Amino acid sequence: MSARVEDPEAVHRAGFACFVGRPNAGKSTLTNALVGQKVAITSNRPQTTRHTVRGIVHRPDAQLVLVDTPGLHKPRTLLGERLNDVVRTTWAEVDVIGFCLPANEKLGPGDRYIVKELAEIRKTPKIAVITKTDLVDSKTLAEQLIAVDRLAQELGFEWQQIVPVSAVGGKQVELVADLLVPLLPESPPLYPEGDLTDEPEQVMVAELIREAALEGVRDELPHSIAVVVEEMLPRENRPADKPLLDIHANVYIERPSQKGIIIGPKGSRLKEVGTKSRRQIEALLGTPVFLDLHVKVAKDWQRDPKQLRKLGF
Ligand SMILES: Nc1nc2c(ncn2[C@@H]2O[C@H](COP(=O)(O)OP(=O)(O)OP(=O)(O)O)[C@@H](O)[C@H]2O)c(=O)[nH]1
Repeated sequence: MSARVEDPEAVHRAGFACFVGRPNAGKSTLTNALVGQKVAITSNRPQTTRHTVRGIVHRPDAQLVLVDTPGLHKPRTLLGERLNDVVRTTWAEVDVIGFCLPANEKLGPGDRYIVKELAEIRKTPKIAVITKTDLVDSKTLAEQLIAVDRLAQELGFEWQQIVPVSAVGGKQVELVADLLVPLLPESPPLYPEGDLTDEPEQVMVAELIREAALEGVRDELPHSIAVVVEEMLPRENRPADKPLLDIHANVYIERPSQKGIIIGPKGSRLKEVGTKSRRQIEALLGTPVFLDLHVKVAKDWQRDPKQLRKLGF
């Protein structure tokens, strides 16, 4: 017989994990589901994760810090190579790597390329996460589990765990954390409780606004929007139980002709962007917000290093 008693000797674990996988594999969505709040920026378009965003899972027995890396690609340019170096450096520094493979897509050359690179990182434990299981039947899922297992065998290593999950359906999300935690080192918490991410709040706020501004106009303005939060200040002279945070942000576009697309007829679209992102910012920061948005033209900002620096790239 066994009784569950609080064990004063129980170990506490803390460390870093990162999810890797080809674009759209569901890494950001899984990070958000684990952390329980929107921290990484998701979209149905690949490569929206510009910043290394960390979400932190706090548990009584462990603290799991999730590092969201940009995707690894077959490099075609110098920038591509540099990005891949950043990814590899991150991999070598974390305590555990979760390789994400969507259940609804055949394991392809892109996955092979990534797993081959992973196989080189010998000392870091790796788990395979089959994502989006809500999109397939059990037979397809079983085949994917076998395929990912075989791939590791071919490359001369073994996954510590293989786990199917649906972040959208809320299935087995906890289990992913349960499997990652034992692979972390024994350590006291690394971050104060309540911290969800160490990404500066202003950057996250800017990303939420950028995401809302891009919605519905991605085809017209694919990469021409940057958002800079100029100021975040609590409004003065507010009653203690009714705080208000003033946020001033600029939405930068490249050409005057794009202004109309962002602003919309009589400003209707910009108003929508403001309302939508304000709600998300309020949820993120836990305080009522007054959001002041301005649209500005920064000519050819993508090509101008000085502008890029100003915009935080
Ligand atoms: N049905 C379903 N869709 C999912 C699930 N997880 C993610 N998705 C969708 O798949 C798309 C890509 O998800 P992301 O989490 O942005 O993927 P990512 O791997 O972070 O993508 P990058 O940032 O481009 O590397 C989004 O449209 C998600 O809504 C899931 O469990 N089920």
